[in-house]
Amino acid sequence: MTDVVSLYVNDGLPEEEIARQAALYGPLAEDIRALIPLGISSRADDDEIRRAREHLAAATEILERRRDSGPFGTRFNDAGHFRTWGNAAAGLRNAVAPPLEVHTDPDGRVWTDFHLHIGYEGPAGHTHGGVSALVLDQVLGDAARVGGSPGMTGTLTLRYRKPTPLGDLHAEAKLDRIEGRKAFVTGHIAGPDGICVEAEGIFIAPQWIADARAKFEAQD
Ligand SMILES: CCCCCCCCCCCCCC(=O)SCCNC(=O)CCNC(=O)[C@H](O)C(C)(C)COP(=O)(O)OP(=O)(O)OC[C@H]1O[C@@H](n2cnc3c(N)ncnc32)[C@H](O)[C@@H]1OP(=O)(O)O
Repeated sequence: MTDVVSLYVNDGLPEEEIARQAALYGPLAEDIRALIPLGISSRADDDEIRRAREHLAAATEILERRRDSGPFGTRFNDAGHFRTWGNAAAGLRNAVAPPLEVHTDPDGRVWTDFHLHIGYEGPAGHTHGGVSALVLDQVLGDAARVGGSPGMTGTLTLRYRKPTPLGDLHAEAKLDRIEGRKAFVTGHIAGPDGICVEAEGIFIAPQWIADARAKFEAQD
């Protein structure tokens, strides 16, 4: 089993280096992301496809020369700048991620306006229900974190009220209450015609996080 705690790493990177890496790897993820809808929609002919694949193979050969061996995990520095660049919903280096850029209002509401390309299709012309769950898991989880109770998803309950279109969408969430290690959060995804998916989530701080927090607060 993966040792989760070992994937939380203080790598001590200075802010300038983080900015340099973000400016380098973010656009790479964008380039890879842009290929996904093209893989579905391109009408290039046989020779063109073969040629495109040769270029992709050349890029792959360069990128795999030096690489990390496992998942990105959560990296941070002494300034408390956290990076979850491999995250499937929001990771800066993850081409699978839409990606979500999640904002926080002063009242604790978190929200994101995001775009789902045709690679997220489930029912014809609409968003895959599992992708909606991915988005809501992230946004509700962020609301729990922003509300002071970061945790793993214990239960995520979704009500698909109407088909979610592809394209430009909005999601938001708000912490309802905290009970011990559990944070209760609600949220939704909306399209141009209103709310498509409603969600309720219970996010549970693992015991090791609760212990670390208690230790930190005792030092204060
Ligand atoms: C790690 C920190 C992450 C930080 C993320 C930053 C945000 C980023 C956003 C990312 C977002 C994406 C996030 C992701 O994708 S997280 C990935 C998806 N989630 C998981 O893989 C979670 C897997 N499960 C577990 O790890 C454990 O079962 C957890 C940690 C959930 C609880 O195991 P633990 O051993 O600690 O629990 P306990 O037995 O001592 O019980 C404690 C209390 O909880 C109650 N209970 C237990 N299970 C459930 C349940 N399933 N629903 C509702 N309630 C439950 C239980 O009755 C008790 O209540 P009470 O008796 O006290 O009243």
